[in-house]
Amino acid sequence: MNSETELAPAVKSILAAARERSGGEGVVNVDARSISDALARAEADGRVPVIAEVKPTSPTADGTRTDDPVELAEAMVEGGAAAISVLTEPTHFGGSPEALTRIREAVDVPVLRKDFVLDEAGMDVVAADLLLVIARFVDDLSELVAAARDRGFQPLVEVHDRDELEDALEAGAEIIGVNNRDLAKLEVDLETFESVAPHAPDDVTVIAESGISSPVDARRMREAGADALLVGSAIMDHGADESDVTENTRRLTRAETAESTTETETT
Ligand SMILES: O=C(O)c1ccccc1NCC(=O)[C@H](O)[C@H](O)COP(=O)(O)O
Repeated sequence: MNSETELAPAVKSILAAARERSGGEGVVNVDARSISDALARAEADGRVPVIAEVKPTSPTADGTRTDDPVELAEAMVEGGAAAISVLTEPTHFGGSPEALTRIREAVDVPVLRKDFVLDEAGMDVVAADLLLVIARFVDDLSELVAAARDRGFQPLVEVHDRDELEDALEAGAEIIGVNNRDLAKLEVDLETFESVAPHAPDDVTVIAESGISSPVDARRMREAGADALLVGSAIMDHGADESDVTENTRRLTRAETAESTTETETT
């Protein structure tokens, strides 16, 4: 792992909690739903490929949503989400592996396990179609990417700068997420994706992660080359328990329709 000295206190706390958690019993074996097929289906339908995130809370959220995670995921699919991301981290994000399992049973799109997996044992907690591996937090990225594939997961390797992108490519990553959130300050800057993504080869699926809050942002990330967008906060709208998750998803999945592009929306 890279040095932790530059990480935000909340992120250090997340990593400490991840080290405390034990892995599952046995080795997970997944028959994964293809993410590339799901993204292609969205494109063919004229939807922006959005991976909508069930994220009950987070260190930067305004509050906590207590809705049933399955209802949230179904509402996101109704809004056109190509795939669902589920935070399974319990202490800082209010998630659980059980919620992911229930969601995966209820929806037919691919489901990403979003957590802070530091080693192979951490993978063997719950079956999912995709598994997040954060380049900055693991010692041997190649080994973890291979271990994820051995289990049937499609590994999504998260990077934040060009050096990490090179590490991800060397490790054989085929799906790479560029996180606009700086884990040192917890600030988001969409320029991160714009500066890193163009250096990924064309045959890699590139996902813009974090900080996408409007159709304008969605179009901006697509223009910078995003094959898909990972969106949590703008869809969950943590400050408002009654906020309509289907509508929040739909305004992003429809960001490239003629109706949406003629709007002067900036928020
Ligand atoms: O979201 C946070 O507050 C956070 C804090 C510390 C580490 C990671 C964090 N988020 C994880 C994520 O990657 C996001 O949930 C995901 O990319 C969606 O981001 P957003 O649309 O900005 O909620």
